[in-house]
Amino acid sequence: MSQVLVASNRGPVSFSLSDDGALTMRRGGGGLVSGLAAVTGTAPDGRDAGDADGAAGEASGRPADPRVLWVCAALGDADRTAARRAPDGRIDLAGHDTGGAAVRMLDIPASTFHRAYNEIANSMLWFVHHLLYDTPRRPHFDARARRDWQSYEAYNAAFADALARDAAPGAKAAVQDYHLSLAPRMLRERRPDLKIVHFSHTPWAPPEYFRLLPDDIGEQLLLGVLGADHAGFLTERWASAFLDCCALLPGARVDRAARTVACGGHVTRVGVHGLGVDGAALRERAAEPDVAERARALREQVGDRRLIVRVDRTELSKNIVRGLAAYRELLVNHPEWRGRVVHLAFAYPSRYDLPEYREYTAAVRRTAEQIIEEFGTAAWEPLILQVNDDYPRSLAAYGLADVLLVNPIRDGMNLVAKEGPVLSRRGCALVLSREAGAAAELSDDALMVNPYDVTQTAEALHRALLMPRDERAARGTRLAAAATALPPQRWFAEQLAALD
Ligand SMILES: O=P(O)(O)OC[C@H]1O[C@@H](O)[C@H](O)[C@@H](O)[C@@H]1O
Repeated sequence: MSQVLVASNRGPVSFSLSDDGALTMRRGGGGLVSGLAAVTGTAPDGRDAGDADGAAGEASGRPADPRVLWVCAALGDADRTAARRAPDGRIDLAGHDTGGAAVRMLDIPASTFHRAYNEIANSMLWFVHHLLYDTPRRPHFDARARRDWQSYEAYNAAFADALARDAAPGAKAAVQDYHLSLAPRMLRERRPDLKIVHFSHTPWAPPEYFRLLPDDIGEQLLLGVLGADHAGFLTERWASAFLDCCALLPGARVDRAARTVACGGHVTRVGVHGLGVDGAALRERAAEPDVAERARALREQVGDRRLIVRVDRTELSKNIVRGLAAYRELLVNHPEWRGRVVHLAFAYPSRYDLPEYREYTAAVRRTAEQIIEEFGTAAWEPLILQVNDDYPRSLAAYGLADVLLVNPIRDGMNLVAKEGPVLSRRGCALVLSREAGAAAELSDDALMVNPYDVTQTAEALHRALLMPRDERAARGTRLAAAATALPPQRWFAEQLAALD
């Protein structure tokens, strides 16, 4: 088997630094990390991984040509310290079973990282692919945006350099997501012998929206991804938006039937790989005592009331405020549910460095407080907003949910819509946005909504609550089957196979 390199912004581990200078290693968060970690075996067990300080310092020579090398960025000061202390940035995973994989953390200067990650990846690119701009005001691409773009180029070049240095001849490199759109082309220039796949975990913007970007930046993004031999997307819809954008790229030839783009003498194939969940692993995790303990506490809190659950990062594209407004409309239009239903909304903190996210988090809290104020009684808490990250509690909630609400404005896939049905014990009535990538696979058995239509969402919640038990169970079984159709291992293997 040829060597495989994975490149992503967030790696499978991250560090914290105590006052005495000791480093503690933890598993990194996020869907991308979970999916890839399951494949490469790089993740420690999800709890604190112990003091890695000594081990990182003592790591002996690097293993020759490990099966998998995961290259990621140091995300903060503690990661940077760990990267500096480790020989050549290669992190010793402190005795964990790594399945032969190794991690290299790139010590990218903090200011370059900030501009590349916050200003370009999470603002410009995330906003464009998720259609989040409020166009009368934003975007506004000025000299500052160009300076930030240079940092994004430098950040991508740092990855390309590391991959080019570490790759064995003929190795396969799997470059992940919008943080690393330029890296495939840069890597091909440095190492034409490698086989490169780029995978987008987000939607891709349609051309009329992609054109909001400055022309030169838009071109570089497309040419960057086209440096790969294979460009993977989560759904047909995002793949075809990418092809539509490429069709407007000077010098590119798009063959829609073959799903290829020829540009500068190189051909890129475009493929669809709809990431699913590993049902067995998820059920195993949900069977652990910490989940059972939280399920008991939740049952006590909710009693015999019906339970509507949502689980999200507090993310603009997740549409949490409209989801709460829909719950409010449900209580207004169908007062018979008052006192008989509880909405449990998990909204974990995310990207707090960006002002839009801080404002959005405040809006979520405000809306939740208003609902509690308006409808709550001494005997009934209509809404529980959980803002601190508690993965076992989310798993417990999936198990107990009568209804799962997933209503993003736009989402690459949305794995919550897939995890919920797998863990649901009562059969899950899923209310799902038609703009989530998961809609392509789950729309037959979910109640589909336009995420901007609050009234329609409220009615879908009502229908979901009324759904007969046997119908819910039958739909839930089919949803779980669709959700597990392409587990991470096969999803990744498919992409590597596409390179052969
Ligand atoms: O900015 P963060 O927290 O590392 O999150 C990044 C990831 O966030 C996930 O929600 C997206 O699906 C991924 O596409 C993305 O890579």
